[in-house]
Amino acid sequence: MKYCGLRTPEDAMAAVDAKVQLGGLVFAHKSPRRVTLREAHKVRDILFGNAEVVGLFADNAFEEIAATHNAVGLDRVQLHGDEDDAFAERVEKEIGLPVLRALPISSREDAERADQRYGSAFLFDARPPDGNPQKGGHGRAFDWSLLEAYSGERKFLLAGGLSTENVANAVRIAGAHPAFAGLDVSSGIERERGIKDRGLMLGFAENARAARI
Ligand SMILES: O=C(O)c1ccccc1N[C@@H]1O[C@H](COP(=O)(O)O)[C@@H](O)[C@H]1O
Repeated sequence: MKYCGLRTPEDAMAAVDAKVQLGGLVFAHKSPRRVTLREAHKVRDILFGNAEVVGLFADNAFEEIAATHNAVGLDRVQLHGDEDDAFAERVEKEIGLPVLRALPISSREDAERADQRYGSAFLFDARPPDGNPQKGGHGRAFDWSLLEAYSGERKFLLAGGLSTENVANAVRIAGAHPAFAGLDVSSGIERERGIKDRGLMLGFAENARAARI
């Protein structure tokens, strides 16, 4: 399970208490959840030894990703923009971190074609609203039955619009897929946009585990 958009030490502590395996730091430019390097360090120090640190980037320059890794010490890079396969491969080969490739899913074709894309694992998310420059984190879900059209062996996380209310159903549907590796949530564990809520963070994990993730 991945909790994304952690911005404060309190967020990080709640993520550790919720026993998530991955904590996300947002470095995408057009995001209310974007952290400074100083904030990222504080979150990283609390996650260290408890959860892996995922740096989320969306169409950031290669040099910025490399510099952020040098400064913070990431475990994985999530590419959530319109990066092409060559860019994703360059991140893995030259920076040396596994790439979690975020792909928007709104049709069977999207799910069928996913396996052609470069990445060590995928993160399947809803398509952002038309014309919105922010590539994710909108709290929008997609039709999870489309996952059935993904026939690849590389693992995927399910993201987009997950919440304490729908997480059990998400686990029931996505969990039936052999490549399902877990959930990724941001908006659904916030009391307002960009502000995490400890109660929701603990409740989401509890509901997900009750549904056997
Ligand atoms: O969270 C953001 O601000 C963000 C910005 C740019 C790209 C992706 C972003 N978030 C990711 O979007 C999905 C779905 O989030 P939500 O649960 O629907 O809010 C998730 O992978 C976030 O990490």
